[in-house]
Amino acid sequence: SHTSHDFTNPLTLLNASAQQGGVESGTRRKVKRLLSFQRYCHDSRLLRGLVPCAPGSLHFLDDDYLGQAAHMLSKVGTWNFDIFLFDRLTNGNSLVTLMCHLFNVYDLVHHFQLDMVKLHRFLGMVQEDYHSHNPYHNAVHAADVTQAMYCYLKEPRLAEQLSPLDVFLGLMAAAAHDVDHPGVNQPFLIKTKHHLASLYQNTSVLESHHWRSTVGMLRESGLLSHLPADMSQDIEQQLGSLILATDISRQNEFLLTFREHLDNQDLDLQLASHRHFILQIALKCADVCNPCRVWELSRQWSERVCEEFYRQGDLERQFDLEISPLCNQQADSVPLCFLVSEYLCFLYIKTSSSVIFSL
Ligand SMILES: Nc1ncnc2c1ncn2[C@@H]1O[C@@H]2COP(=O)(O)O[C@H]2[C@H]1O
Ligand SMILES: [Zn+2]
Repeated sequence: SHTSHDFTNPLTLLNASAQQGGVESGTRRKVKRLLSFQRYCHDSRLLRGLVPCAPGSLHFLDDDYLGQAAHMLSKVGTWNFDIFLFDRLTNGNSLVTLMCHLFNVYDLVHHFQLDMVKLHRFLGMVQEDYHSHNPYHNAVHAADVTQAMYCYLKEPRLAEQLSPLDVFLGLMAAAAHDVDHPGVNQPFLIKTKHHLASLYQNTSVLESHHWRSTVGMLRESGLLSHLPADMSQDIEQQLGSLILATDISRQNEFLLTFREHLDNQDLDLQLASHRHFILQIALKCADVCNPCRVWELSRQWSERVCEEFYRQGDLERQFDLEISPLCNQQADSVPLCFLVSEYLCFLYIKTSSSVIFSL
């Protein structure tokens, strides 16, 4: 019943970009538009590999890969979805491709009257702003969290109460929740007197930066510029509240509130504020759910997170700083973070996500 847009097809995009001009006509404008679209194709990581970069060059990605990626999307709501394979099949565009697909599934483009070119521009910016050199906090992690979020959103008891705005916020927050992550944690930024630490007064430093960067990209892309000002402001605020909830140091605060709601049995998903709280919990679960994936996937995430911790430890050693817990590769006979955190994450997700599902 949903409108089907083939977001991965440059021709569809070309049509979309051609349709949106409207007011001005004539050959000059058409040529201008075409040129700007070509510049967009050239710059966009989304389309890299889908359009030839130089005359006579071959497509980097053949139809077979895209066909396999499309086939994978038919199982995007399953827990053993292999995001690493999906990322390879989409030529490093897993986040953009996944988000476009999910927006299509929920008919969000139509519902919010989104301009597809602006949507692509925004998603492309978000994906690009993740650091591909980070072993863990990169765009594949964002795509992984978004896919997990989708699994939660489609749980029947939740799904039947969620509004299109809830779904939009849940997916957007998941996709952008770690954008521009530097690959080191907050204590590192504080002790090295990083400007972000002073900007955000040593509190939720990274999360505040992820949120403000997202708002910056939303405004730059103009994605929400057609909405009434109070609505786009509300979206920005709610995205902030969701992204800030991923600050792991606020874990107890959320778990206590959650426990209170469960004890009092007073969660009412018809209330927007309660749905927002569940979205916060869902995002937090999605953020640390990787140990609950099938072993082949969870092993890769654990290796990546250890590698990122160890790189921070190496930096701390190099600059004579105290080496943070779990970051000292030389002291670990086995990767300690691997064991400890797997256990902790597993425990956390076991309790929280099972509760979301049994609301
Ligand atoms: N598999 C894992 N093993 C160890 N730590 C993890 C794992 N997955 C996530 N984490 C930690 O959980 C944290 C969640 O918030 P961050 O993204 O800031 O950083 C993440 C990691 O520090
Ligand atoms: Zn994260």
